[in-house]
Amino acid sequence: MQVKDCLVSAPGKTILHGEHAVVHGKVALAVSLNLRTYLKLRASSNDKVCINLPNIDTFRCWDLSELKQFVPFVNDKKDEAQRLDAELVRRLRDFMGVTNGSLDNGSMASLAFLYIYLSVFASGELPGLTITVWSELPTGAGLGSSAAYSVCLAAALLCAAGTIPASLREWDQTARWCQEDLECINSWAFQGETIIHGNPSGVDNAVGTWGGMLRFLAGKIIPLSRVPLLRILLTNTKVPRSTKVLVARVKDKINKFPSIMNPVLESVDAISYTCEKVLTCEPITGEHYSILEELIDINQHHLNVMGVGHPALDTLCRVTLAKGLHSKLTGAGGGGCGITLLRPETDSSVVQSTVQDLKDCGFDCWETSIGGPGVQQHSPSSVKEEILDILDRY
Ligand SMILES: Nc1ncnc2c1ncn2[C@@H]1O[C@H](COP(=O)(O)OP(=O)(O)O)[C@@H](O)[C@H]1O
Ligand SMILES: C[C@@](O)(CCOP(=O)(O)O)CC(=O)O
Ligand SMILES: [Mg+2]
Repeated sequence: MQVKDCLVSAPGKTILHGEHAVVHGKVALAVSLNLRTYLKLRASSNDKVCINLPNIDTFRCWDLSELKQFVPFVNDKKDEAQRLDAELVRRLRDFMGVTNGSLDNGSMASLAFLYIYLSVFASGELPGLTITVWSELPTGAGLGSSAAYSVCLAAALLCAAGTIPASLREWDQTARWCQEDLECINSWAFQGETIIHGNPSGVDNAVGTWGGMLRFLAGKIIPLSRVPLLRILLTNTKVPRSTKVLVARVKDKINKFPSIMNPVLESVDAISYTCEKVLTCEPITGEHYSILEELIDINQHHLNVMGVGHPALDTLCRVTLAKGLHSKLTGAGGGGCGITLLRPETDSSVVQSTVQDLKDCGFDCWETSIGGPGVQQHSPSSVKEEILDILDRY
């Protein structure tokens, strides 16, 4: 079986409020970034399945003959992935020699790939193919790189399997899928996230799929279109961390101290609702910005209470507060990235000197633009040359 080549991309995200609480059924507000993950899928005629993941220094190849052993264990092809097939995951782990608690980047990414590949192709013939992924997002830093990766895998493999049509027509530069196809992509991306994270809420893959700003509550996705374009400074403390470990840590804490931790989650929920209410006011005044800043400070304290802070994130908050700016961690915390809210009138000299102070701490820091489109299919000419070069290198 020969598949069609395709090129797709999906955005990273930042969570304004509700990280961790969202895993426990509370609201999160999240928005896509202009930083994207790109994936190129090519047919190969040598009966091999290969993945090239240069961001995480992972390059793996399997013979089709060894992958065929899994076909009898894959459930009937489903258009919508509902629940992770734990038995298939266990067999794949054994095959790859990966232990259950493994945090190895390459193993998790390979496992997510093999699971989706086998699941979408098992009802027909397994095709030889090569997938190369390159991301503008830092990996494991709270900006949803795992979800952008999973969304790209799902879109490209579903497209190659013919489960969803190619969205790109001959004359298009970029194209998106219809709502039903996006739901299909999102459900398979959630499976990828489950393999990488253990217990994801689904907010990250939803933003990677639909883009824009959204409210996420227990799997329900509400796009928020009437919100202002926020100015946000992103800071990567470069302290490595794993979402899987942090999500498990918060769960342990809730189990250990339910009567203490549940009110914290309730409070984060109320913060997200209040933030959404303020963001949908027209016009947004300086007083509204003061509320948004206070909500950021309160939530950052809550996240520290949940045990997902880090001294580097404390430094970020202190350095920005010295300039009158308010910050919180974003994503799973424990290091990684934080966001700082800028007001529309914040002077560029203040931004520049804050960026410099944060760089002097050893952090990466940049003003970002938010609200990028969700998953897309591209013609090669619509992708920056330096990204195409990387994708074509392998
Ligand atoms: N560009 C990429 N290429 C391959 N795998 C990736 C890429 N980006 C993320 N991943 C996968 O996602 C994992 C990081 O996910 P996670 O800990 O959730 O951090 P993040 O906050 O970036 O989502 C990596 O270990 C890897 O398995
Ligand atoms: C902590 C959490 O709320 C967000 C994790 O985001 P990231 O993987 O750190 O980008 C987990 C989740 O919602 O699945
Ligand atoms: Mg992640």
